[in-house]
Amino acid sequence: MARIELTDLAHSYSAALAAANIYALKPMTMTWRQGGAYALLGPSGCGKTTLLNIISGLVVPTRGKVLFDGRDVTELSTERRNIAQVFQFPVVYDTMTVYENLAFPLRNRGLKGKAVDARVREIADLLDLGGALTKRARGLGADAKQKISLGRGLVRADVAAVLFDEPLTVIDPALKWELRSKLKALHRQLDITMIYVTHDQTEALTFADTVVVMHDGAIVQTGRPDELYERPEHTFVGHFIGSPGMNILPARVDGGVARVGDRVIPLGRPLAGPPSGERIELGIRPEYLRLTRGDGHPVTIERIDDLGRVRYARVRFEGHRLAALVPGDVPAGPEARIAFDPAQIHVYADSRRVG
Ligand SMILES: Nc1ncnc2c1ncn2[C@@H]1O[C@H](COP(=O)(O)OP(=O)(O)OP(=O)(O)O)[C@@H](O)[C@H]1O
Repeated sequence: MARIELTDLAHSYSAALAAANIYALKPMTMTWRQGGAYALLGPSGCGKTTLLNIISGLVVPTRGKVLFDGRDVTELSTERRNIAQVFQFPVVYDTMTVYENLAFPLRNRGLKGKAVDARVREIADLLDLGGALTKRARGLGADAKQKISLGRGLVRADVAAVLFDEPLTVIDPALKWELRSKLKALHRQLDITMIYVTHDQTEALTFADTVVVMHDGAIVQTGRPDELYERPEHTFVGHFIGSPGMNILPARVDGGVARVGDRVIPLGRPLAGPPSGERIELGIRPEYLRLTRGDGHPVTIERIDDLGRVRYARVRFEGHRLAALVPGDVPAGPEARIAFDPAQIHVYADSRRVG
C-alpha cells in the first residue's frame, strides 16, 4: 500500500526527441493517494501505458522522480517496488490448478500454509472462482483465465499498488459489467491503491473514484466522474466524456454575453471582461441545449438520433454542428429553434475553462 508521487516527470523514447523537448509524456507532477481507485483514461497513443510503465518500473523516465511513500523508487525494478500488474491478456500458468495459480504470488513472497490458503480462498470467493480451485487453468475459457489473472494481481495484501492495463478487453461484454462491479467491491474491501488504464469512458467512470484524463501526453484533468462531466476543465474532456460529447463552438465573449455569428447568448456566469486567448469557445452539454416550441435561436435540423429513452437532434447553428436534446413534447419539424441553459454554458480560452 502506498502513496505514489510523480515529481517533474517526463518521458521521451529517444535522446534526440528529449533534446528537442518532444515528449511522449509531457512534464507532470501529481500524487496518487494511498487506497485510491483511479482510472487513467484517454485515447490510443495519449501516453497511458507509458505512464503506467513508469509507475510499475518497466520504463525509467527521461526526467523526474517516482516516490512511493516518500521513498525514491525511480531506478527500482517492478519486483522491488512491490507492484502487481494485470494486463490485457491472461497471464496464468496453464499446467497449474486455479488454486496454485492464485497461491503462486504469495508463495513467491515467502508465505506458507494457512496464510496462503485463507487468502487464496478469500480472493477466489470474491471472484466466483471458489468452485474451480482444483481445475487446471489449461481447460478454462478466456474469461475464467482473466479472472485468475485478476486474482493473481489482487491476492497479495502487501502490494504498493495494483495496476490494470485494459484488463477487460478479452472479457465477454455481458461479463464485463459484472467484473467491473466486482473490482470496485474488491477495492473497497482490500484498501489497495488501484490504477486502471482504459480508453473506455464507461469502464473508467464505473470503476474509479478519481478519473485522470490524458490527452496528447499530458494530464488534462483529474477529478470525480461527476466533476469531469459537469465541469470539464479542458475542451478535450468535455468532448471525450459523454455520448454525445459536449458541444464546443467558437464564440466572442465579453462580460455577460457570448456572440456566435449574429446571435447573442446570455451567460449564467458573467466574466469580468473579455477572456484572453487566441481561441475562445463555448461548451454546453447536449442535454442543456434544447429544441423549443417557439423561442430561441433558429437552426436547421440535419437528423434526429433516437436513443430509445432520449432523442438528440443534430442541428446547424450559425454554420456550426451541434447536438441538442429533443424534449418529449416538442415536435422535431424542419423549422426549429434551440435554447441554451445559461447556467450550463462554459467558456474556454485556448481549450482551458475560464468561466
Ligand atoms: N517503445 C516505444 N518507442 C517509441 N515510441 C513509443 C514507444 N512506446 C510508445 N511510444 C509512443 O509514445 C506515445 C504514447 O504511447 P502509449 O503507448 O503510452 O499510449 P497509450 O495511451 O497507452 O496508447 P494505447 O492505448 O494505444 O496503448 C505514442 O506516440 C507512441 O507511439
